[in-house]
Amino acid sequence: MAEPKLSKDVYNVKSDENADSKEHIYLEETFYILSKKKSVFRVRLTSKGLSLIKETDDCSKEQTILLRDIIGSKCMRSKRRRVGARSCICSSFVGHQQLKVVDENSGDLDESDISAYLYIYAYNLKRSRRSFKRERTTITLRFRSYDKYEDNNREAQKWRTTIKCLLVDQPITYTLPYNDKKLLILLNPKSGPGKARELFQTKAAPILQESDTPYDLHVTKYAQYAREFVRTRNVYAWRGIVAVGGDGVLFEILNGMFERLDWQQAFAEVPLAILPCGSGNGLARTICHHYNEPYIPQNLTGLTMALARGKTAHMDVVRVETKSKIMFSFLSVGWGLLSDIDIESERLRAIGGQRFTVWALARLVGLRKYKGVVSYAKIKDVSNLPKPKHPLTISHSVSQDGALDSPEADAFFDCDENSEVFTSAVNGKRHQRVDSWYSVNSRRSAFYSTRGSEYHSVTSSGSEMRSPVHACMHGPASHLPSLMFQLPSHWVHEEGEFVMVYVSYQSYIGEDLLFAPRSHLSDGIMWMLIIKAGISRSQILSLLLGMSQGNHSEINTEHIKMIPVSAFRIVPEGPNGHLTVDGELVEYGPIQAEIFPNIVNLLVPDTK
Ligand SMILES: Nc1ncnc2c1ncn2[C@@H]1O[C@H](COP(=O)(O)OP(=O)(O)OP(=O)(O)O)[C@@H](O)[C@H]1O
Repeated sequence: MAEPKLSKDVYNVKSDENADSKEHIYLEETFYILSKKKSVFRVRLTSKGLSLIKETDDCSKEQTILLRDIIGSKCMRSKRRRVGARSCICSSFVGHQQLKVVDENSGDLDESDISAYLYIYAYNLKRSRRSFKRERTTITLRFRSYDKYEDNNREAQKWRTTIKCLLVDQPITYTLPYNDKKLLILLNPKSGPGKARELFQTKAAPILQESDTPYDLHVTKYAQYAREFVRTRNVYAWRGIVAVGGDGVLFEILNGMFERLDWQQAFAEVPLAILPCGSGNGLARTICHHYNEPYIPQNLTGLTMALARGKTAHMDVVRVETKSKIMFSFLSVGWGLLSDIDIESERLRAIGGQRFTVWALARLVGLRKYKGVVSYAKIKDVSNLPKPKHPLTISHSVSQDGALDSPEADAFFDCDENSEVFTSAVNGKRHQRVDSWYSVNSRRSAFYSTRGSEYHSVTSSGSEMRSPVHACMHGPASHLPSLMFQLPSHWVHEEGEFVMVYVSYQSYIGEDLLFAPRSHLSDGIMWMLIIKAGISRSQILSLLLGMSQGNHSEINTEHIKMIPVSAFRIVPEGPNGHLTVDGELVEYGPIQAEIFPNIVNLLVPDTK
C-alpha cells in the first residue's frame, strides 16, 4: 500500500482571518488547465475543507468548500466510448457532457485512459437575501501524472482516504475507514400526504449513496410495525435507527426500545434519527433549528447528511402515565385546542401540513373549553438558559429539488462550463503532471442504492405482532406518586376551565410552530402553555399566529401562561376531549408526566 503523501505541519493563516483560523494542510496538489496557460490551480485539503485557489500572474482567488458540507468522494475511471466516437486521450473534453465515468470495477472501462478521477460531493450552504439553502456541488480532480492507471489511482485514493478520515474524525490512515454496520431505516408509507417512499428515494438515497452509507430499508406494513421491529430485533446490528415519516414513527421506535430489557444499553449504543416526511415534523424542525440547518419542507438534505456523518447529541425523554398505560415521549403532551386540531384534522391528511391551519380556523369558530385540574412542579430558576434563537427563514419559494439541483453557474469560478483536459506548464517548462480540476453538473438517474444496502419487500412476512396495550415498559423508574395518589405539597394546582394545556420539550412542535424558543434538546425542562377559558378568539388567533416566530412565549396574562416544569398532572373532568402524546391520541382521563434528561442519542448535523 502506498504511503499517503501528507504535508508537514504547514499552516496557512489568511490575512483577513483571525489567529485561531489556522488550518492544517493535509494534501496539496497543483492542477492546470490547457486553455488557461497563465492560470495555476492549487487544490488543498485542509482541516477546514477543500480549498480551491486559482492563481494568475496578477491575482489569486480562493474558495473553500467546508469539511462539514462535504459528504464523500468516489474514485472513478473513464467509460468506454461508443465505436466511432472520439477516443483519443489527448483530445480535450469540450464540456462535461463528454466525460463519462464508471466505477473502477466496471466491465465498461476505457482501458486507454489511464486517468483516475476523484469525485468529491458537497452540499454547500448558500445564503440568499431571504433564506438559507444547500446546493449540491461535485468537484472532480483528474489524476494523470503517471503513465499507469494504478499509479494515478493510488494518488486519487490517497485523497479519498484522507477526506474520509477527516469526515469521520479519525486519525489519517492509509486505508479507508470502514464501518461494517448499516443504518436501519423504518419508513412509514402512510405518513403525511403519503409521499415518504418517493421522498426517501429521490432526496435521501442519493446522498446516502454519495457518502457510502449503506442501509437496510424496511417499509412499515401497519401501525405499530416499527415498534415491534425494534423491540424484537438485534438492534446492535445497526449503527443507527432512522424514522422516515412523521413524529409518530419515531414515537413507535422510542417506545419499542423502552420495551426492551436492555433499553439502557440499546439507547447508549444505537442512536435514533428522523427524516421528516409527516405532516407535523416537530422534532426534525427542532434539530435543524438548533444546528442552524435550513429546514425546507420535503427537502431531506441536511438531515440525511447528518445520517452519513454520524455525529450524535443527547435528547431528553418524558415518561407519561395514563390510567392504563406507560409510554415515553420526545415531543409533547396536549389537552384541548391544539390536540383537537391535530386529531380532528386527520381527515385532511392529503393536504399535508396545511391541514393544521385549516382546522385551527374551524376550531376557533366553535371554540371549546374543558374543565379540570392542572398541577405542576415548576422549575424556579431558568435564568441561566441561553437566549432564545431566532428561526432561520424558511424559503417556500425554493424548488423542492433545490438541494439536488446542479450548482448555479457562478457557484465556482471558472470551474467547468467548458471543462477541458488541461496541460500544465511551470516556468515555461512542460510539467510531468497532466491533471485537471473541474466540477461537473451531475444529473441523476431515478433510482439509487448504496452498495450493500437492502430494500426489504413490503410483502415479506413480519414477526408476530401484538398490541402495545399489553406492552411491558421498562425505562427509568418514576419519581411520581401513582395517578390516584396525592401530589407533593410544593406542586402548584390550577382548577377551572381551560381552552388548552400544551406541554412540549422541543423548540418546534410542527414545521411552523416555534412553541418553546428557550428549549434545548437536553435541558431537563418541559414548557407548559396554559390557556384559560375567558380568552377572546382574537387573542387566541394572534397567539397561534405569533407561534410561527415564538412570540407567544413571553406572554403572561390572566389567561395565558408559559411555565417551565419538571413534572405535571392533568385531570380532565368529563368523558369528552382529546389528549395527545407526540401527536398520537391516548386514552382520555388523568395523565401525568416527568422528564428524564439525556436518555436518547440523536444523529444531528455536524457543525464543525
Ligand atoms: N404502514 C402503515 N400503515 C398505516 N399506519 C401506519 C403505518 N406505519 C405507521 N403507521 C402509523 O401512522 C401514524 C402516523 O405516522 P407519522 O407520524 O409517520 O405521520 P404523520 O402523522 O403524518 O406525521 P406527524 O406525526 O409528524 O404529524 C402513526 O401512528 C403510525 O403508527
